[in-house]
Amino acid sequence: MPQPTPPETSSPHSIRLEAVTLVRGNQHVFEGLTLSLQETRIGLIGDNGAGKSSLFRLISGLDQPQQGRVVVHGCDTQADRRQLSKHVGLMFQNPDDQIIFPTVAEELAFSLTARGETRQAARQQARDFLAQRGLEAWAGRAVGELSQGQRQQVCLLALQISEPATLLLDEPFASLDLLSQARLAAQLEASDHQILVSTHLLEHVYDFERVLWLEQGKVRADGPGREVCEAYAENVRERAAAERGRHA
Ligand SMILES: Nc1ncnc2c1ncn2[C@@H]1O[C@H](COP(=O)(O)OP(=O)(O)OP(=O)(O)O)[C@@H](O)[C@H]1O
Repeated sequence: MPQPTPPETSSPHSIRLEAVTLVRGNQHVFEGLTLSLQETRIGLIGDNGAGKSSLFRLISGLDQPQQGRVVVHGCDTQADRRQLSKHVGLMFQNPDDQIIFPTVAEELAFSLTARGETRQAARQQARDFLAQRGLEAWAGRAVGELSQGQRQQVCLLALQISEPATLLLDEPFASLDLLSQARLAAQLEASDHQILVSTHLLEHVYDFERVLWLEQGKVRADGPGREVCEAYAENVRERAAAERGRHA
C-alpha cells in the first residue's frame, strides 16, 4: 500500500524565507531575501540595524513580508498564524516588550493558556516548572521588581515552558552578568530545540554550526561560526582602524 507523503510539518527544523521583501516604516529592510534555516544552532551577527531583529520578527509572524513568504515547520506565517506558536517562540531583546503580567507565575502561565490550558492548570504547571529549576520563590514575585537580567530570564522561562520547536533569542546575553551568561550558554548547549541566537557577543555563537553575518539586510557571510565570526571581527577591526586614521 503506498505510504502517504508526510506533511511538511514533520521536518524537525525547517524555516524558509522565499524571496522576502520587508519594509518597516519607510526602510526597505530585506529585498528578495531567500534563506533556508535547518541547523539546530544558528547565530545571527552584524552591526546595529543590519536586520537581525527584523528577521526574527518575520520568522515569528510578528511582521509580514510585503512580498514573498515565510514558512516555519510547514506553517506559512501569514496563512497559518494560529499554529505558529507551537512551532516558534521569540524572546525579545527588551523584556518589557514581552512581559504582560504582574507576577512571574502569571507570565509563565500565560504561555500555557495561550495554547489552550485552563488557567488553574496553567498556574499549577508554572509553579511546578519554577520549582523544578529551584526558582519556587519566584512564582509570586512582581516582575516590575526584578532586575533587567532577571526579567530576561523570565522571558526565556516563558518560552521554554510552552516548548516551541524553535526558539528565537534576540540578544539574550546582553543584560546578564558573567555567571548568568555561562549558565545560559550551558542551558542552550543542553537543549534539543532548534535555537537561533542574535548577539553582539561573538563568543556565544563561535562554536555554532552555522552563523549568518547580516549587513544592511543582506547575508554578507554564511558558514561555520568560527569562520564567520572571525571574518566579521576582522572587518570591524579594519573599519575601526580606518576611523582612527581619519580622526588622527
Ligand atoms: N519599529 C521600526 N520602524 C521602522 N523601522 C525600523 C523599526 N525597527 C527597526 N527598523 C529599521 O529596520 C532596520 C533593521 O533593524 P533591526 O532592528 O532588525 O536591526 P538589528 O540588526 O536587530 O539591530 P540591533 O543590533 O541594533 O538590535 C534598521 O534600518 C532600522 O532602522
